[in-house]
Amino acid sequence: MTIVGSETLLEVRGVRKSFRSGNRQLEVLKGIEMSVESRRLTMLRGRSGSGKTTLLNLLGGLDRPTEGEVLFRGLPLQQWSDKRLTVVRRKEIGFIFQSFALLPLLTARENVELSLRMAGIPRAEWKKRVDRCLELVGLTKRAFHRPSELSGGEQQRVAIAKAIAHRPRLLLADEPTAELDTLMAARIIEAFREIVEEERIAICMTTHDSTLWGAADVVYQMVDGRIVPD
Ligand SMILES: Nc1ncnc2c1ncn2[C@@H]1O[C@H](COP(=O)(O)OP(=O)(O)OP(=O)(O)O)[C@@H](O)[C@H]1O
Repeated sequence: MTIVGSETLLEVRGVRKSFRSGNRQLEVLKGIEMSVESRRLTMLRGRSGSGKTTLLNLLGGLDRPTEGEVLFRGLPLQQWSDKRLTVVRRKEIGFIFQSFALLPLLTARENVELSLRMAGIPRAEWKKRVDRCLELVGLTKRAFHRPSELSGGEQQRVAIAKAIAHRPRLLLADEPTAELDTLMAARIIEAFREIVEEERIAICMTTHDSTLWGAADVVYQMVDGRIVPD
């Protein structure tokens, strides 16, 4: 299915990834083919140890494949210098991990603002953008609270606002709902859907929570380092 105005951001071709474990090679990814499109919520599902995090790290250029390639907007990531990769990661990709990565002494707004400062966005644009991002995740009323005054789900939503503030093309999230109850997890996915539609970015997240898969546009099922039909 082609969505009008969507763009293939990532293409994964024949990707294999091995790690050395003692004197053995452990093959974690065994020939992955997939793509991630803008304006779509893509989920990687699979059991613990199936290779989801390893694949997500390759999608974000945090690690390099042993074989095969990952193309970001048509260009192979592994041919880029570390310096160029760092710039792309900072400007075009947002990351969310299980732990919320917020600075404890800063309020929700200041945490989001920090991401704009780091991306070099002019100060004059901060207020409007922070307001918009907090609104997208439903936290306008919590803007002046510090992380310790927020629930786990609220903290994760601040982390999402922070990750999208600089308008990345791609948001990668590793088990973003793992530490949350069902209701909070649903709120996070609701925020993701809103972001995909309103901000026109691509989101790719891992999850083993079967209650969430229905909200995805695309689900890839991973079993033992391979993508198998859903
Ligand atoms: N740096 C590494 N060195 C050695 N083995 C690794 C490394 N990273 C991952 N692995 C192994 O690769 C396999 C897949 O790990 P990965 O974290 O990708 O799985 P996952 O599907 O994300 O699991 P989970 O849902 O538990 O996070 C595991 O057996 C893990 O031990």
